[in-house]
Amino acid sequence: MIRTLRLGVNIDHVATIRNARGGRHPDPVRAARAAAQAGADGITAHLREDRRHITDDDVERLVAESELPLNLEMAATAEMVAIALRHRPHAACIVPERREERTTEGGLDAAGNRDALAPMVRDLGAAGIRVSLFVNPDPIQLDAAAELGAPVVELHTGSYCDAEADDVRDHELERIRTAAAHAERIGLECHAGHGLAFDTVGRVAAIPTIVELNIGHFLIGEAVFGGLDGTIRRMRALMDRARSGTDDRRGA
Ligand SMILES: CC(=O)[C@@H](O)[C@H](O)COP(=O)(O)O
Ligand SMILES: NCC(=O)COP(=O)(O)O
Repeated sequence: MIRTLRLGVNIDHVATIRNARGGRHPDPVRAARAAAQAGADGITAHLREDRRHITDDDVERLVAESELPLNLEMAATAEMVAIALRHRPHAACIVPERREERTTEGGLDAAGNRDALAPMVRDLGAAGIRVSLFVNPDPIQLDAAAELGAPVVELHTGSYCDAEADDVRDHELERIRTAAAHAERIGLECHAGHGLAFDTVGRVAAIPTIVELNIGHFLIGEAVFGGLDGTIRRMRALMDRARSGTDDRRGA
């Protein structure tokens, strides 16, 4: 059975460009509308504790105005849980966050933080918010996510995308494949994301138990050259080709 593979467009770095001058352009809500027109299935936005890009106002307007469901990425803090409960996005993805990091560096340690995460997962789920945990492709973390009651995990694809040597990239991809199969076995919906680009998306999209890819930084950067609509459509086409098995590089 070939499962549908959804594309979630992360619009964080539209806000990065806007915030560079402190104005209102470009507007992440307009980017969300454009993503919908280009065939995206959802919008992802990371409200960081330091608000370096997405702001509280962006979240409020995205929930109110975006025609696509919002996947709110958030740190595991009481502040972020309260914000999520106030805005009620379609989904919330709990991600690790360090103020000094340039971007997300690793996956959430679900196995090592069960006591803190359990009430957050419970309260978000009770509010009708689909909860996912952003974790490294590690079966131990997947088991912990399932025990916490999270229905979804998002596998961190950064090590695969950042690998320079072919053997390292192949090893990291195998970790993702193994984790995606494990997720299926234990009843977790499996997503993936971080660092995906035109040259890396195909082999991840070809993994049949992954049902959603969240992609942002590369899309926004590439849109500088090819426009957001065309860039999203090309990413969508690469995903569909790999998923259908017609991409001869997918197994490379
Ligand atoms: C969790 C993840 O990999 C990204 O969705 C996250 O948003 C990266 O953070 P920045 O967007 O701030 O780079
Ligand atoms: N969770 C991954 C995401 O939303 C986008 O990550 P990136 O493509 O901006 O690295």
